[in-house]
Amino acid sequence: MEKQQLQARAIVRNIGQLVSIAQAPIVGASGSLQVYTNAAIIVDNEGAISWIGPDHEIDELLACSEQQTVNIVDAYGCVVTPGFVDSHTHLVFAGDRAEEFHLRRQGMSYGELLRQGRGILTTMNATRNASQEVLLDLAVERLASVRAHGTTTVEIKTGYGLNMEVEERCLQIINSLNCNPSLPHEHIRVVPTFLGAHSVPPEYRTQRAAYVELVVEEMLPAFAEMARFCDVYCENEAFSVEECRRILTRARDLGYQLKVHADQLNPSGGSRLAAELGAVSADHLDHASDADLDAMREAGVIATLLPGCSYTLRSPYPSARRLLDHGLTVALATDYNPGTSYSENMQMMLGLAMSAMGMSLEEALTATTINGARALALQDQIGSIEVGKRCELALWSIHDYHEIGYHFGVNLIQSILVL
Ligand SMILES: N=CN[C@@H](CCC(=O)O)C(=O)O
Ligand SMILES: [Zn+2]
Repeated sequence: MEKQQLQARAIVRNIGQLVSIAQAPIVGASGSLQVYTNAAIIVDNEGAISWIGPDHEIDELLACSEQQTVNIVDAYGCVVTPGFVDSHTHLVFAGDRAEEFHLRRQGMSYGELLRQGRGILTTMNATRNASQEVLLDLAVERLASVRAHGTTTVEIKTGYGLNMEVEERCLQIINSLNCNPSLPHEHIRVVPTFLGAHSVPPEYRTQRAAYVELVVEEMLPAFAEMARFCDVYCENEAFSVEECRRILTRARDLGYQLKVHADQLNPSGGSRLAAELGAVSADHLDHASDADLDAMREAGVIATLLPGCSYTLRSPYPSARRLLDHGLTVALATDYNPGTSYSENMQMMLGLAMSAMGMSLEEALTATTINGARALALQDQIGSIEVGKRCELALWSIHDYHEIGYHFGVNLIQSILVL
């Protein structure tokens, strides 16, 4: 680099192993990850990565630089990866569902709880009854933990308001969390998703068509500037393919990008609908058929797996290997919610995918970073450590990345670094 070219906001030095994910394959079998040892990263004044190279070149660069002061961050020889991208959460809610967790341990199924008007509607009641301040405080506290576990970008869905007033309140909260320097978790990137079609609220139980009408005609137009994505829960206990098609088609016309909770409890047609409508991702996929997966691949839909649900519901883990062998791009996310996956820990999801879903470490790291970014259509900005991308890093308190997924049940993240 020539003398006048060093325009650095910061330099991250002394990186023991830098796992860039830059050459990670989009689909298919594990490729080798690009790993630099004893590396450094230069970040330009706009916060973009401008140089990646051997640490020993930095002294020379600084010596001949005209820039007077540079912020130097010492990584103390640890492992550095991209920050996790958690592309599926329901993080804004009040209350808990510990009672239902224990009922399920005694044999009651999640589907049965939904049919009884519990499950999602239990959390809807608690969320409707909470003030904006309480909901915001809970979300801020949760985001601090999300960050402490290595996540730098998190998608958050509504879906526990299920009326105009509370869905809007939740969207306001979600938007206020995004890169807000006045909050303790500052610099976490938050992507808002509208999930009005999560469950039919009790006041519409006998007139579900009227609730779909409310979502299509009032909520979607009102929230178009507040949410990037529109999601639906396409399931026997939630919304039919026809209802979801109507909602998503209108959402697409209004400029939303699309997501689908698909084929979680039954083969309910959600992943095929995601392919038909060009959704960015279809999530869950426990009961997706081979033909469904083929349709998703042809349409370029990202397959998002949520191992925390199988763990919590004690249901069989869907095989990531099968999806990869179908040529799909697979992302992993937490599905952080109080009912089916009460965890914000992407390291846990990565480990479960390796131990129970057939993923290699390389595939699981890819699925939790760049493929999470693909599931949010943000792959040009985040998800890997490459020149031109945002500098959003996870610093691990380990010296070899092969410990990831192997040393389990503890938090291996030292800190996140967003410059
Ligand atoms: N299944 C639908 N939605 C969530 C669960 C939400 C809840 O049970 O509160 C999910 O992705 O698993
Ligand atoms: Zn979900």
